[in-house]
Amino acid sequence: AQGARVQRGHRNAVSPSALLKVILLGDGGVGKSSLMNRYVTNKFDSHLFHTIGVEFLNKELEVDGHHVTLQIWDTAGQERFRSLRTPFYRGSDCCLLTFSLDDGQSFHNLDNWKKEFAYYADVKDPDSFPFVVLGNKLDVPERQVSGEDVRRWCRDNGGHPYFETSAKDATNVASAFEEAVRRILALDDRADHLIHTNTVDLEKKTHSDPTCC
Ligand SMILES: Nc1nc2c(ncn2[C@@H]2O[C@H](COP(=O)(O)OP(=O)(O)OP(=O)(O)O)[C@@H](O)[C@H]2O)c(=O)[nH]1
Repeated sequence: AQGARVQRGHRNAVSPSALLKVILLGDGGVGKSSLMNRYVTNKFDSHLFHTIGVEFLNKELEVDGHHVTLQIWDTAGQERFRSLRTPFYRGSDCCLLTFSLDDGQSFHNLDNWKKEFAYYADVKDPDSFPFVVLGNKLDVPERQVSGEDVRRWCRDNGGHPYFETSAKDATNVASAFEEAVRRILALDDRADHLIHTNTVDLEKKTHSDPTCC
């Protein structure tokens, strides 16, 4: 565990040097550290220790012509480390809700992970926050969770994108992180549009009402 802290300035739009914070949440052992390590260092360790608290790694990438630095926060999934991980949720731009395809309980716990994130990150409307759902360990033959069930859960919870990944053989890992960036960029585009629209409305009101101060 690193316990590192990074202060981020408030960001209105994604600039060329944007630092985007994404956070991996999910039960202990589903493969959060392995996904981060596979994506950033392209390595896999079959005997990883449980994370204690939080750790993060940075990765620079380009998505649809935007250069960004992704700061990936890996958290401890075990319940006994709850108070060590929750202070780091604030300021996240995207949350990767992770479960393991060979562990049905880890899928059922996604509801709790979403609630815990929304509470500690102070997200007012969780269904419109950019979550991405990852079903990891696709390479393991003993599958307990059907893609159909996950897609239904994603639909019922705000239309989150879903990726089946394997940190072990690198399946879909890069695609999942790139989708996280796309979701953040899409949200920023909408925010820009709203700011622009509001400015036009205010000007209109001033001209159309001469008695207005
Ligand atoms: N077969 C297979 N094993 C995996 C995969 N991803 C992770 N593992 C293994 O699953 C175990 C747990 O992986 P971690 O990455 O430590 O899981 P975690 O979610 O970070 O766990 P916590 O730190 O306790 O929250 C390790 O032994 C990994 O090698 C995968 O895609 N396929």
